[in-house]
Amino acid sequence: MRIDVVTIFPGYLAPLREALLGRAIEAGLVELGVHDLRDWTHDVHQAVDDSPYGGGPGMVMRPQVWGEALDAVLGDAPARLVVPTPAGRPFTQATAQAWAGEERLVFACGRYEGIDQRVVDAYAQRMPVDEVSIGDYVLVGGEVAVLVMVEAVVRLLPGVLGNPVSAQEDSFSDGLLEGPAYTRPVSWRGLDVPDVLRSGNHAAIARWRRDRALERTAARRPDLLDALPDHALDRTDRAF
Ligand SMILES: Nc1ccccc1-c1cnco1
Repeated sequence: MRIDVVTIFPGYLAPLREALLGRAIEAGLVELGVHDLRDWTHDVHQAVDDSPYGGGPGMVMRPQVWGEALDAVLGDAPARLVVPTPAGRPFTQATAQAWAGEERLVFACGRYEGIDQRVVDAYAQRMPVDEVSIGDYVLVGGEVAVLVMVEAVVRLLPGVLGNPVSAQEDSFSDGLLEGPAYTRPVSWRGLDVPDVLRSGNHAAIARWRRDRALERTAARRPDLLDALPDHALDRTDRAF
């Protein structure tokens, strides 16, 4: 997979070259390009934004600059264009799974009050464009959202995770939150590991873990429980 990111703060994307993602890049599983939007400005101030038509607070990022940058970065290769925005559709694990199958992702990081809408409209005429939000809070720019989404996607690529099974078994893969996890020592500050986890009874352990996941999901994310298809819950599950 090739990933390109266009931003006015290239340094913000440096963490993508660390740790797991850095190793995936070194292993050739992912190619990463980070591009400074200002490279496509032509004025002495390198202006990337302007006042909004219709008035209102803040500034809007200029379509001409974005058009030149995206044309240059995209070239002729097909790609999915992703624009992080608080007004976007929710980015979920399902989104990450879908994007993990893409040959190429190009992320356009907007700041200020966003990017002139015509940029999305123009590129949507020739490629898939997703305007996505990583959550209902206000960030200053899309860069942090790109860090989140790139990590969620790249960890799903074959060969990236040491233990590929975990990508299938991680949180949300069965629609529930992960339950509590424990490791040594068996007792710590007067708190003990639940006996069942040390019992060696794998059926009882699986039941206990499912019960804790259901309990936690019901308490913290009842919306996830409501969204589960009927066949996903067995009779024992329905106690939650
Ligand atoms: N708040 C923002 C400002 C600029 C670009 C993206 C966002 C965003 C993305 N997901 C939530 O917020």
